Amino acid sequence: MGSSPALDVRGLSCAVGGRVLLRDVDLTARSGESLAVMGPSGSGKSTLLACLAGLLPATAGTVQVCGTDVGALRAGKAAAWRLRTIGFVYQFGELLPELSAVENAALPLLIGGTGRRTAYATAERLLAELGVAEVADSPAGVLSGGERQRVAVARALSTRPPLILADEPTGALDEQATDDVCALLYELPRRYGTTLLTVTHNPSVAHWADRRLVLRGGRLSESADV
Ligand SMILES: Nc1ncnc2c1ncn2[C@@H]1O[C@H](COP(=O)(O)OP(=O)(O)OP(=O)(O)O)[C@@H](O)[C@H]1O
Repeated sequence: MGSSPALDVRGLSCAVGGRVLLRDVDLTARSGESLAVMGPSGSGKSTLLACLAGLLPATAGTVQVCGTDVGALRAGKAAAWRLRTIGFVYQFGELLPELSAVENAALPLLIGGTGRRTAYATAERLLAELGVAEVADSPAGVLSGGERQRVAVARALSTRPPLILADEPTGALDEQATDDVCALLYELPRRYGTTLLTVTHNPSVAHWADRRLVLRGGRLSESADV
């Protein structure tokens, strides 16, 4: 990974269903930097995240994450690369409800081939660090929204990925839980050197980020006015 930027996007365009959603997008971010992407509903923010993660192919341009050209990854290698490079946090946590919090948090490690003892010990430590040790053995389906998001952050961090992509991570939370989850998320760059890119509709969430960007009409631009 060396000194490559955590994110280096050049001339990225993407069309979905015949509609161009991203046009000539450039974006760089360094390790430990936090960015927030805002923009109208349907403007392509989630599509941008999918392109950054190599889940959706670009129609033009390149995406490099920590020096790896995402578009050049072979299908068989992409999943393993994604597992160790990118952590995802979604709006509703997207945990497996029948599994306990600690089982959810350990999943990326288990899928990646880490032994059970190490995977569970890592997951337990992360849950403790994130303030949800007491729900470690509870089924994810009974957790509160705020607890779910903390477990989701633990899961995203479990493989120690250099990049976290968070898509409306506070969209389902009240004001207090939003503040708590933001404090947690935006601490990650400082604590672990993680690069954090958050998609949000909420200006107060975007306000936590080092840089704010707006996606409109397929164009991504820096915004100083949030
Ligand atoms: N697989 C797909 N096939 C066809 N259209 C799609 C597909 N995925 C997304 N779209 C469309 O692309 C547009 C952008 O979707 P996207 O989810 O990226 O927007 P968004 O900015 O994240 O929106 P929101 O803020 O409402 O979540 C939407 O109009 C959506 O319906």
